[in-house]
Amino acid sequence: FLISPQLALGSALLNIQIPLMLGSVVNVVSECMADQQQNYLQMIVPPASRLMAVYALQGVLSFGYIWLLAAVGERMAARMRVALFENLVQQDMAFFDSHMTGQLVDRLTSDVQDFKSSFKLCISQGLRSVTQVTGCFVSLYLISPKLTGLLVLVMPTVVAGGGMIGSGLRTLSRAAQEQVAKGTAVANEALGNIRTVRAFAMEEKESRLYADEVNKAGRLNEMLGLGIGVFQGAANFVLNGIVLGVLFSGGLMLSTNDMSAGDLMSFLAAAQMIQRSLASVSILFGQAVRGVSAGARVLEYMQLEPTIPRTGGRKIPFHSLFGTVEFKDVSFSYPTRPDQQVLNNFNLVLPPCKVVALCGMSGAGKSTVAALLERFYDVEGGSVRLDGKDIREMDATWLRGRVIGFIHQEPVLFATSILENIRYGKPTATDREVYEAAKLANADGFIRDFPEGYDTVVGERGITVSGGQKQRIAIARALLKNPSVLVLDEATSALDADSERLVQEALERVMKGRTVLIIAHRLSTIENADVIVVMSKGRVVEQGTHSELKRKGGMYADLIRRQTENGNRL
Ligand SMILES: Nc1ncnc2c1ncn2[C@@H]1O[C@H](COP(=O)(O)OP(=O)(O)OP(=O)(O)O)[C@@H](O)[C@H]1O
Repeated sequence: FLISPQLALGSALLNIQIPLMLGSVVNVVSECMADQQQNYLQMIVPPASRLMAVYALQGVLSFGYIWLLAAVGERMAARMRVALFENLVQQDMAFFDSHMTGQLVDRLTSDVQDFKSSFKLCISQGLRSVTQVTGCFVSLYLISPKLTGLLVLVMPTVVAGGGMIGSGLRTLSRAAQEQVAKGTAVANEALGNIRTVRAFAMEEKESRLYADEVNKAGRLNEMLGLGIGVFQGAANFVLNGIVLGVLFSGGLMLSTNDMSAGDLMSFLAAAQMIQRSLASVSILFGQAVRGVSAGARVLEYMQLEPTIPRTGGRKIPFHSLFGTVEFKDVSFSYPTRPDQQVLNNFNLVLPPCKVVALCGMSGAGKSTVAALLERFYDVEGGSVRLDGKDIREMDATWLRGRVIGFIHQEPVLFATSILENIRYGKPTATDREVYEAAKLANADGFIRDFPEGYDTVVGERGITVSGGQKQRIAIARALLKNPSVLVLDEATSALDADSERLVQEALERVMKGRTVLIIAHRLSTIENADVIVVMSKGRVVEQGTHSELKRKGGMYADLIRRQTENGNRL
């Protein structure tokens, strides 16, 4: 009715007409038989052709609403997916820390699909059933108000029983859908990290893990099937009982001459239509249960609000932006592990246009400092300030998109052309700007050596380009963005000497004139930093230049000694 009131009303009217017309045809037949009339054809043609016309109209209406429904269903699913995706990508990092990618993808795909299929089926069949049941009830009422009243009394009990069973099955259906999502997450993780799986010969283990999750989902779905089966069986039994009751009462009225044979025929047709409609509703029930719980799962994530709003808040005009960053008495623990204090009264100043390198043992909290600067998380105590202003008062999109650049030296490339991968740093950049950035990043030469040059599509994770090439593409991307503050998360794996030189050269170019924070994993690369900060257990324990700290003979000197002993890595 909501999709097309005209179609719904038309359908309902036809369903009132059909049993009545059928009855009038039968009345003509029985009259002719009783009177042995010869003009049978003459009498039967008008009511029979009216009935045929109504059937034809019913066919046209069926076509109309099935077509309409397909269009509405597809558009609705597409809109749901887009709205859900838009909301998901805006969520806090903490949300992604606690949700597996596969589970999120499952909501975007399977849940929306389940909802759409149920919606289409329930509306198409359900609409037909509702209009049929309504129409037939009206025609039953026209024939025998008393009997119809009796039916109306029985119905609420049947509907209430169905509703109670339905809510139990919905809980089961939700559990089954969540379990399916867990299976998807396992598959997603294993396939996404297939190199690691292969390198450790873990194919069987991953298959077992996947089988466990899928089998659990299978068992839950089996239980759901059992529940739906019991419901349908019971519903059929009750509905057949009701039809039998109607037949019995109609038969009684015929025997007492309270009803004609045609009326009985109308009665029978209407009662059977009601029975068939309600039986098909009970079959739809299982699908509806799945659809409602899938819809609820989609809605849950559509309504999530990130705690760090992406937009709103102040922006500093670029001509007055110095790029001084200050961490002031910062304390922080990750939302997923609130009991573990990662930063503890952490204080650090990044002066404009200077290079500050953070070093320390693994787990000291270096990457966390960078994550807080990007405002991936909000601090618990203290503040992070840009040019003296708390970044929580600033527009997060402006901060991340324009002010702060991040170069992961094991960067992720998207499965698109190199040109588009670089343009990711500034979507409005012209091709020429992209080429210039690539030149400065020492990337132009190797890119042009590819047969398709800048249009070369890199694999899902950029596996067709080498580690060093990937890094230079990432540097070009950052150059294009032209950020005031640059965070370099240093590569954990060493490159060969030639590649390292090219990357280092490119990095020096990109660092010029910006506030730079280097998260150092290898001390050899930060000797020239303006300030080296040594962290331990979420605090700054030493800071100074390379020679000052080395002379001091404290933790930095100790780290250098350890690194020499362990090879090149902390
Ligand atoms: N997303 C996260 N959720 C929960 N805990 C985290 C998360 N990221 C890091 N941690 C924890 O916070 C602590 C600091 O981690 P961090 O990555 O900042 O250290 P790091 O000094 O950069 O280490 P590394 O040199 O090994 O990269 C560690 O104990 C780590 O387990």
